[in-house]
Amino acid sequence: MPRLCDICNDARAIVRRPKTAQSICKECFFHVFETEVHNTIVDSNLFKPGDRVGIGASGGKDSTVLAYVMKTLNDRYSYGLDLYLLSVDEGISGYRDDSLETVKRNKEQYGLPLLIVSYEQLYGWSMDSIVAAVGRKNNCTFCGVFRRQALDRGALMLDLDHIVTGHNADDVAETILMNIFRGDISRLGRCTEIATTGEGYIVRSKPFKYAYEKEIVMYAYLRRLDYFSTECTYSPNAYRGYAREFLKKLERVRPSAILDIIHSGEAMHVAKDVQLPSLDRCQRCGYISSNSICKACVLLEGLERGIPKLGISRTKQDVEAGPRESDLVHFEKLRQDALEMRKTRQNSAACPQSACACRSESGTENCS
Ligand SMILES: Nc1ncnc2c1ncn2[C@@H]1O[C@H](COP(=O)(O)OP(=O)(O)OP(=O)(O)O)[C@@H](O)[C@H]1O
Repeated sequence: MPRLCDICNDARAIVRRPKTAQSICKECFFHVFETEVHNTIVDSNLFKPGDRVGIGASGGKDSTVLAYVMKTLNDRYSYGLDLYLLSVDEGISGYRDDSLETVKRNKEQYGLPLLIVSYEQLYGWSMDSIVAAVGRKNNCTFCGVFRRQALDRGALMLDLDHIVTGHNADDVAETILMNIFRGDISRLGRCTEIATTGEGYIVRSKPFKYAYEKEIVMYAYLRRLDYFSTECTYSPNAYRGYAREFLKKLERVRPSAILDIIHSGEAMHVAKDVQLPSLDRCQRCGYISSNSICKACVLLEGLERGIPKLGISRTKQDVEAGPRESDLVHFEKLRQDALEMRKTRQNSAACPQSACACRSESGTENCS
């Protein structure tokens, strides 16, 4: 006699939820998974009607499930959001080029507009060329810093209010552990927040903050979603790898460990008299930064001067070096384009092509 679902007590149980250890049927699993994400969104007041929300879409399982669930919930609960897929092409051949093909298919499958921005276009360097210059050891530092800014710059181009990413409960718990191990109080405070503000005004949030990675994989599998599952060609972040391994061991003996760590992280507060770095603008590109020159500009300068270690072990003089004309021109142009686009949007009707991300007035001049 097959075991019946612990929730509906009617259909056959086919999954055991890692989060609650319940044995449930497929339909109940979809329902509880989606409802929990909806509750996270509502409880945290993540969006307001009319928000333009970009889904950071890498083609991997987390962001593919996020795109599907965001679209489903937006339709089901009438959030009133304008959803976009926003992808960053880091320029990693044999990895990101293939995963972006998945995102292009998702664009059609979910009927969402897609914008792809590339490191090559924004910084003049692809990850392949960076790795050729710096080797494999520190390349994740470059990639992480550049991706964060690239998403913000893509968001400016699309005139977004909000970016959502597929960071899940396991990612958040790992980050909390890493910040505790490193004693990084300032990041520990921020990493437990469900939403933070990036470049000036673009909010960035994690609707999967309480969703277990195992359940996201199950969801993708049972819904037969089209996603890309290969690991990055370049070396993984070693320090995160240790935290991940530690977390997996804890989860084996106590499945609630992931949520326990998140709740502990949320309960920690930095004392009011602790001096944290204040945020300002990068003198070179205008990106939000706690130094006079932001991390991406320092890394870029190192690459271009042929001393890539500059950004990894930088001196005070390096950081305080005056702005470079070429960077100022490059980023000023991006900013002007974004402002121009915003003005156009305010003064005119949106592009009539429903799946177009260009925001052009005529809808034909700039669209292909
Ligand atoms: N190239 C990219 N373009 C757009 N968004 C990205 C890109 N890479 C990562 N992201 C966003 O950041 C989130 C976390 O990415 P990360 O690579 O750390 O995790 P992941 O578990 O491999 O995610 P995924 O399964 O979605 O690839 C992704 O879910 C996605 O929302």
